[in-house]
Amino acid sequence: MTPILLLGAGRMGGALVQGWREAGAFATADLIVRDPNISPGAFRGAVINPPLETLGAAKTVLLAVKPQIWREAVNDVVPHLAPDAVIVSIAAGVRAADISETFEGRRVARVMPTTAVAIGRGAASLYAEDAEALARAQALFEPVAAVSVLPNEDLMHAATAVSGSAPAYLYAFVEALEAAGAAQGLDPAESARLARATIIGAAALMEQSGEEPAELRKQVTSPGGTTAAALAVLMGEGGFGDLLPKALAAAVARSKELGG
Ligand SMILES: NC(=O)C1=CN([C@@H]2O[C@H](COP(=O)(O)OP(=O)(O)OC[C@H]3O[C@@H](n4cnc5c(N)ncnc54)[C@H](O)[C@@H]3O)[C@@H](O)[C@H]2O)C=CC1
Ligand SMILES: O=C(O)[C@@H]1CCC=N1
Repeated sequence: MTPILLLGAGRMGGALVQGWREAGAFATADLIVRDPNISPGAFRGAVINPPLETLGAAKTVLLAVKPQIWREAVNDVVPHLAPDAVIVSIAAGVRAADISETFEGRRVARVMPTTAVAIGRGAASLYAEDAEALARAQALFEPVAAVSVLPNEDLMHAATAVSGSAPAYLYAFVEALEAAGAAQGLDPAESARLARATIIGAAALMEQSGEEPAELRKQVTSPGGTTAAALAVLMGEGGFGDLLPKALAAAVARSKELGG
């Protein structure tokens, strides 16, 4: 399983390292990080940008560069990897068969995580044909995420749309809620404080109560009241029921394009 070679340590790779550290999942000394844009002082304790000739020590390789550059990013690495190294890719859209071919037939798992892995509260969708590759992906993500194993690779597009990308939908919602509160006369900082505390509390209530979102919604919505008036806009024509299918379809289409 270890050492783990991280190819790319940007927002997602960095979030994972942070989550692993906080969960005590892997010793930092077992991490080898390869990224041309990180400072030698980053990821203290990890091996940073070592000579290519030493990469054969890695048992698991986490591919965490942008889908647009993944082939160029791995070309000089592949000849130095151990033949039995397992590749775990988080690159959106990029197919396992293409990764395995570029990595000269090595076993591959795909994962679509969320940035909350940084605090041990991520979600991660996994797919692998090979049992050992799936086991490696589970070992990497179970310490920091709620893991779902997908029955076929095509579903990674949908998982990306509903999970990997979705934290950004929520943050965009909060941004819009804050701005709309300010437009109704609240001081902008107060609107932001209220909106954030409300959303965080509502999410925590959903988790702790175990209730369905529809039931929690009904608990807020008095017949003929203020919430019903707002939901008639949000859930009416052109509202969430129309918007989210379109948004997810756009994410799925882009995921397919990224896969080439
Ligand atoms: N950010 C997110 O919420 C999520 C991202 N992903 C996937 O994670 C991957 C990385 O995305 P981000 O971390 O957001 O991007 P990012 O741009 O923050 O990180 C990519 C990192 O790759 C590095 N890099 C560039 N060329 C390299 C090379 N030749 N060798 C090694 N490293 C190199 C960059 O310096 C950068 O630090 C993407 O494939 C994306 O689809 C998946 C799920 C969620
Ligand atoms: O936006 C993206 O393409 C990546 C994949 C899911 C989240 N971020």
